[in-house]
Amino acid sequence: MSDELLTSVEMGEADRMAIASGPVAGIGLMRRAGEAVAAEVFNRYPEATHVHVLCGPGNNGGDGYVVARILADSGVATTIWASAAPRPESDAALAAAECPIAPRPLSGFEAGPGSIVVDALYGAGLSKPLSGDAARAADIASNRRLPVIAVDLPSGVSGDSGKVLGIAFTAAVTVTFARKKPGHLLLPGRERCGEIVLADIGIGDDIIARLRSRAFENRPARWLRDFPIPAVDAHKYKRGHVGVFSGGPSATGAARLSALAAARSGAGAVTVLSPGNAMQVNAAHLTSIMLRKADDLADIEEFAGERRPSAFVLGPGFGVGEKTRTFGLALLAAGQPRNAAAQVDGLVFDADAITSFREAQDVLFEAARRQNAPALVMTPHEGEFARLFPDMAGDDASSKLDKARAAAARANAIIVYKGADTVIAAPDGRAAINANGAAWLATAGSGDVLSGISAGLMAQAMPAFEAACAAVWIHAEAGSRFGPGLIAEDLPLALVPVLRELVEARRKVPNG
Ligand SMILES: NC(=O)C1=CN([C@@H]2O[C@H](COP(=O)(O)OP(=O)(O)OC[C@H]3O[C@@H](n4cnc5c(N)ncnc54)[C@H](OP(=O)(O)O)[C@@H]3O)[C@@H](O)[C@H]2O)[C@@H](O)CC1
Ligand SMILES: Nc1ncnc2c1ncn2[C@@H]1O[C@H](COP(=O)(O)OP(=O)(O)O)[C@@H](O)[C@H]1O
Ligand SMILES: [K+]
Repeated sequence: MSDELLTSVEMGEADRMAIASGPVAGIGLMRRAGEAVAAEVFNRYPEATHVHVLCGPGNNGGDGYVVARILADSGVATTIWASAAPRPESDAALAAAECPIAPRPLSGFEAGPGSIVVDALYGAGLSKPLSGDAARAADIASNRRLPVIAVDLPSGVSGDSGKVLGIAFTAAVTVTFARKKPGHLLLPGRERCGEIVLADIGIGDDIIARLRSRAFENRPARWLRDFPIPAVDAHKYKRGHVGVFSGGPSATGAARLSALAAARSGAGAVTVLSPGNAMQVNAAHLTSIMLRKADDLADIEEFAGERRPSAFVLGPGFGVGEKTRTFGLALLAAGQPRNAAAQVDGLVFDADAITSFREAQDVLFEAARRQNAPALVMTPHEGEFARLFPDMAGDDASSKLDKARAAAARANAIIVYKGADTVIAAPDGRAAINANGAAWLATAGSGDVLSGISAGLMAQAMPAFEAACAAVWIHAEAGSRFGPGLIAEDLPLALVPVLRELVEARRKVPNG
């Protein structure tokens, strides 16, 4: 698999291991990196009148000297603008020595129409905000709308966090090496990268495996093996039963959206658990989804005892307060002795179920930590995340990936930290960044659908982290394929073609 995401430290380690274990020296890796970038320049900009290669003092700049040499050897008009000379005896100094073009100082950078820019100023080693000549160069490239090909990362973007340090280049294409970095997928970095090309520079999969990276891009290959397909002898309850709690008479729609999504995701049975005073309104809008009154814990226990639900969704439209906390804690106690709902596999707490614990976070986290507690998936958007983890939310030094991981560890839950760059994190440190979504998904009720998919997959015995990753990917894929005009009501049906493809792919997994 090539979906691991490497931090700058891990990438440096991979570099060292590759050099130590094989025939490729540092300069060999650098030459391959430069060749990969030059190939993109040739392929994408055959008409470019002039290529301006901006070189920094480190190895990113070293890659730039390789690119410039290859372009010049092919007769392309090429200028090198360097911010500083490479450190003597470094690989970058070797690459500069091999390059026949005399660098000009970056302070004089200018570029005419029809030219393109190769940004090889800073990559993994970015250590402070761009300033001076580098910042000016970024401004010129952006003001003149010059196409930029970034080497490894657009300078100014942190590979670890995706943050822009001060100012950054905006690339049309970013060529990175061996594996992507979190900053290629996290915002705002992702937007600055343009199209991302992953180049093989000879760092083998065995070396990447030794790094034991626990972060990856959320793609089906990671969880397809666990994706549920009904057995030949399935009956509806074998396919999992999901209970979705509804809010009061004027807040029932969210639960129905969630319930429909759970059903579409393959749960064999779905029941909306409704307050007595909202039974009429729910009944008027439900057909295949079942309906049952659930005003208090006794109702829930009776339902659980009789119908053996395997997953629940609590939160969408449910309301914030004591009742939500009571229901949530009772569900988390489902695995405890003498509790009727002893077989629950998974819980999804979303929206009001998250907000209800803003003053009682530790009670929630402790309940989730108890032995035999059902697996808990929480799906906060940014505002909800800040209510449950206020100290983390305000920490500017850490990335969204760091925050989701720390939150998962503290809460003993899978955290789906939603947004355009949703991060899914598990208490054991595994984390995935999702990148197949689109802004069409930013529509009311979209999150309720996501909760339903997550519960639907967990009810079919998909492990919680994999279920959450799959739900996020499927939801994003359905929404981005649907495109303009999407409203949350469209999403359950829009899941179908995506699910069909996954089932087909799952059937092809060897020994799956
Ligand atoms: N690892 C691999 O497998 C391979 C890596 N390769 C390539 O190496 C790149 C990483 O190289 P790298 O470690 O030398 O760091 P790089 O990004 O060149 O910058 C370091 C220098 O810049 C300086 N500096 C930083 N920010 C600054 C700022 N804002 N303003 C001013 N100065 C700033 C910093 O200064 P300092 O922090 O020391 O003050 C230091 O001098 C990687 O992105 C890839 O392209 C490939 O060759 C293939 C194999
Ligand atoms: N710009 C975006 N690009 C991709 N996905 C997005 C974007 N904005 C929102 N989403 C996704 O849409 C969903 C919105 O959920 P949420 O904020 O809970 O909305 P609601 O409460 O209205 O259902 C989340 O899954 C989120 O990741
Ligand atoms: K760069």
